[in-house]
Amino acid sequence: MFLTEFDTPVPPRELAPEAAAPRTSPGDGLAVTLRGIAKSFGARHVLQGLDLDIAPGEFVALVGRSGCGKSTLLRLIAGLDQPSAGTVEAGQVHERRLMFQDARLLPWKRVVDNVALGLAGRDAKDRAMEALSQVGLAGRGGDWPSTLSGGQRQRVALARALVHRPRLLLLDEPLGALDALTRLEMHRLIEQLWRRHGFTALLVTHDVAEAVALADRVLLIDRGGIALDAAVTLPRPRSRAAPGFAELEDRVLRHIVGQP
Ligand SMILES: Nc1ncnc2c1ncn2[C@@H]1O[C@H](COP(=O)(O)OP(=O)(O)OP(=O)(O)O)[C@@H](O)[C@H]1O
Repeated sequence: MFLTEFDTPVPPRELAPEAAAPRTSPGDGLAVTLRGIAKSFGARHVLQGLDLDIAPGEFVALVGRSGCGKSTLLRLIAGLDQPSAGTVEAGQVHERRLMFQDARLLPWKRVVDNVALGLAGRDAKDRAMEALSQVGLAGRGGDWPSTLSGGQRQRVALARALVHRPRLLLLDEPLGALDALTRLEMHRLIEQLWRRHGFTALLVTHDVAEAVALADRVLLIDRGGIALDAAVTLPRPRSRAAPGFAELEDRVLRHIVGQP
């Protein structure tokens, strides 16, 4: 039933060998440096004195209670908002791309034209088609967004980001509305694309298992700062059944509920 969502399924057995292979190049990721970040909305102090270094090509996940400031931090790094105090270094606007829970496709444009949006040059459509094939949607470029499933829309959103060859990909709960199996498929796809392209990735998620599955580091935001910075060294691609996975997930969850 779930597989009918994909015209061109990307089964784990196809993705696994590539995902498991070491990176062939260091990629082109962007370093992110935050110093003394504070962000207030009126009297509400959401972030206070937050420092963070992300290395080029690193995959970092942000977790924490609802309202702790994850999306606020992502927006500051994206340049969509300015901090009340402190400095953000995260490259140039054109080097960053954002992906949200809602794919935000333009319904009056065909899939390929959504992906090619903002691209210049005669090869724009070819590049968009290539990006679509990288997300397992070769052959769907001529379709209307309304004919796609939720998972397929997020694949298009991923292609739309990738086509600009970002050095920093900012993911704000991009899989939050998807069913469990589609989420797992998307984990494999995001990991595969991250390995292939080498961009730096910052993922906001409510799902600690998702954070442990994908990230090199899981950061817990609490009381305005980083309350936990947990390195994830489990081999990729990661299975939830792998030794150490459940322990790390449990450790992060215990910190979230304040019982480390
Ligand atoms: N533009 C804004 N104006 C006023 N308050 C805001 C604004 N944006 C965020 N906030 C407040 O800042 C706090 C942090 O919001 P943020 O969206 O960053 O949290 P979050 O950790 O991403 O939450 P969730 O997990 O529920 O998405 C919340 O209390 C929110 O109400």
